Amino acid sequence: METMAKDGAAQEATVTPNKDVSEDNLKGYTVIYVLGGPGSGKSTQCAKIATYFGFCHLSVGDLLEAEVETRSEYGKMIEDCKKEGKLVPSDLVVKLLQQAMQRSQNKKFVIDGFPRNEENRAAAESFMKIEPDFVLFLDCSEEEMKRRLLNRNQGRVDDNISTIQKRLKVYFECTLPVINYYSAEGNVRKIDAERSPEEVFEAIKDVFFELKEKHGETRMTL
Ligand SMILES: Nc1ncnc2c1ncn2[C@@H]1O[C@H](COP(=O)(O)OP(=O)(O)O)[C@@H](O)[C@H]1O
Ligand SMILES: O=c1ccn([C@@H]2O[C@H](COP(=O)(O)OP(=O)(O)O)[C@@H](O)[C@H]2O)c(=O)[nH]1
Ligand SMILES: [Mg+2]
Repeated sequence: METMAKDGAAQEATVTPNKDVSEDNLKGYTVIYVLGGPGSGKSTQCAKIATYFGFCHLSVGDLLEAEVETRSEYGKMIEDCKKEGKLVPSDLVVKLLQQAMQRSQNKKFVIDGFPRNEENRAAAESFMKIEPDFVLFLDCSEEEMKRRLLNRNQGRVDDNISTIQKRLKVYFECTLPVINYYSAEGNVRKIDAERSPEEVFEAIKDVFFELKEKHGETRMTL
């Protein structure tokens, strides 16, 4: 059986991004990372943030899915990672994210489900030169996350109990340390995500308005 690297990434894959992506840094952009376990409601809330505050919503899971659909050379590796609940190597993920940001007309991004491990975080900082304005952490119990995923009914290959267990393991072992890293920097806004989608979004709005007041229009153009 294939082993999982400590950081949750598939060990056998070493992908070099094409060099056609400009390495211009993305400073000057507003970037908010939305993190939480699988099923905590990241995509649901990011869609609301995009609509309400005019952000561009970038889901790394969706970017990977789109890459599979283009029948690129990475398709099989991405699908295998997804089925096994493993993380796709950072260089590919960062390349897809960077392309999507550069193609967008928007300069305000809400990034859904990234960075998922320390390697992702370091790659985003060193390669894209982005650091988040803040990190929204959707805090939800394991029991509730499992319940939501098993009822998601979107035909996803990873919403079965065996893959869910693996994704939760990756979340606790690899993503929580990233949240703790940003937390130690005082950059995490923790939201009780156990409540209804509407209640969760009300709490998120409060965070945005509070930060807008604090930083003014220069950092948070809402
Ligand atoms: N606050 C909530 N309460 C109950 N169900 C929710 C809530 N937020 C999202 N859901 C549902 O739970 C499932 C997982 O939500 P999703 O936003 O896809 O989570 P994530 O992107 O974190 O995996 C979806 O079916 C969604 O409709
Ligand atoms: O930065 C990322 C984000 C996602 N994924 C892969 O894409 C899958 C689905 O991610 P998504 O964010 O769609 O899942 P969610 O947490 O929303 O259920 C993950 O399990 C990983 O295999 C990844 O490798 N790196
Ligand atoms: Mg999602």
